[in-house]
Amino acid sequence: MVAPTSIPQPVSAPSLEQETLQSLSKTVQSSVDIITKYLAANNLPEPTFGDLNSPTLPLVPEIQLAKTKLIEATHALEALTQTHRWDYCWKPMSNFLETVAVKVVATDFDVPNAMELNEELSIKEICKRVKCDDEYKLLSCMRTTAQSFIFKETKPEHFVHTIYSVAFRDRKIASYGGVAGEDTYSAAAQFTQSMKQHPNSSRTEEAPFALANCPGKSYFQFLGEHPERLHRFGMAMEGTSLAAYELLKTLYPWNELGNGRLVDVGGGVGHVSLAIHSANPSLAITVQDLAPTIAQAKETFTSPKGADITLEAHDFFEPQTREADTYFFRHVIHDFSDELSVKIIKNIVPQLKPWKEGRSRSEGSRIIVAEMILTPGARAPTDRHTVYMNMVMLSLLNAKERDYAEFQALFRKADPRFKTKLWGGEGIQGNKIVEAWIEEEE
Ligand SMILES: C[S@@+](CC[C@H](N)C(=O)[O-])C[C@H]1O[C@@H](n2cnc3c(N)ncnc32)[C@H](O)[C@@H]1O
Repeated sequence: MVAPTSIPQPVSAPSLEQETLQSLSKTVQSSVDIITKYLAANNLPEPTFGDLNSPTLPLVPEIQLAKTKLIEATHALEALTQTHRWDYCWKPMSNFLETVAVKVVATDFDVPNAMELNEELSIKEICKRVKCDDEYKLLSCMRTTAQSFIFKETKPEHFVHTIYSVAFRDRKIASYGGVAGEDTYSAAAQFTQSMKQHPNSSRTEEAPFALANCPGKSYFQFLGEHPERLHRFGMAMEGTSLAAYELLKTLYPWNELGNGRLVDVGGGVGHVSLAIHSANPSLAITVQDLAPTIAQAKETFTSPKGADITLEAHDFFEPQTREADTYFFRHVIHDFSDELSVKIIKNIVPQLKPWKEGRSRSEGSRIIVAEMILTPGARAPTDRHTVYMNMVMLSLLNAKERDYAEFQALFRKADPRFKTKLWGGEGIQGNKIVEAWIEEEE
């Protein structure tokens, strides 16, 4: 990661191997100083567990850099302060238990909404409210989620809300617990088997998910045939996008697209289009997705007053027929292998009007891809979210996350005339934008 130079830098040792407990604690202190100074200078409150409405930190580069360094340092401190290697080795072998517990507590029994914000409830009362007949298993799951600050056990078998259990009151966020705890979880259990049965396969029909749930069919086909699972998936995509809107709106100069048309290809239920529309209300937007998703979207989607946002069924493995200035893909290319991604891009190429950097964006057209971008070699755990998402993509679809060079290669393979630009490259989040256009000839 290259940090912008104009923002305050926390102190840190040049390499992990040179870190000591003292150097790590200095990184922690200097990062915290940067964060608290910023909050004080901007009259913002410090985050606290003591207030369920405690705001999160602002999304500005200096806080993001300090936060990254702080988490890297505390992660290393934890690894260096063990008294036996097993104590640390045990953690990665047990993370799945938290996934199971979150699914039970938040997704399936919806404990977060059964408990008022200011009450302390016994497990008996919780079970009564959520109609659970297995008190000890729910108690065990709540004690497990509490390890990640999702509820707090105040005295034996009594719980109160925390800032994180409150976050799970949003059913869109809780829905991801179902996708992770059922779809990805069942798939991941077949990971080794898929490597042996179909080594190096990039076919979605041979992915671990297919082996576990629907041999010979892809995850998206499976969802199309299971409306409840499709609905939960759509909700989860909205939930996981909630944290991304603010960044998405600032990563790219949406206003420069003027009043052109943007097609949100594989746009799900239209949630991301709403964020883009709020960044540039003059844009006309067409949300495209597979027919079952568009049918569900039509039941829930509400267009803001005066907005030109329409929904249409389109399979992106067919040639693109909708004329537009921008073809936008968010978290779509990562669902497919290189071979299939190249096919998806090639289907857009005949619609593209050539462009040159420096010209007004209204003079040409483009593909915009919003994805997490891998940063191989980043110090742990900075790239963890993207690295984990790569495992999710492999498990569900034999697909993958990519670094920027891999995106450049994809576009060049689809058409050697493509030029690309990375937006957000100086920042530190995994979510970035790759803009690609056919270079206009001199
Ligand atoms: C991971 S979701 C991303 C949804 C949305 N863009 C977002 O950022 O939350 C991928 C989307 O691609 C859609 N999709 C998968 N295969 C498709 C196809 N062949 N044609 C059109 N859409 C497809 C899925 O239905 C799903 O809505």
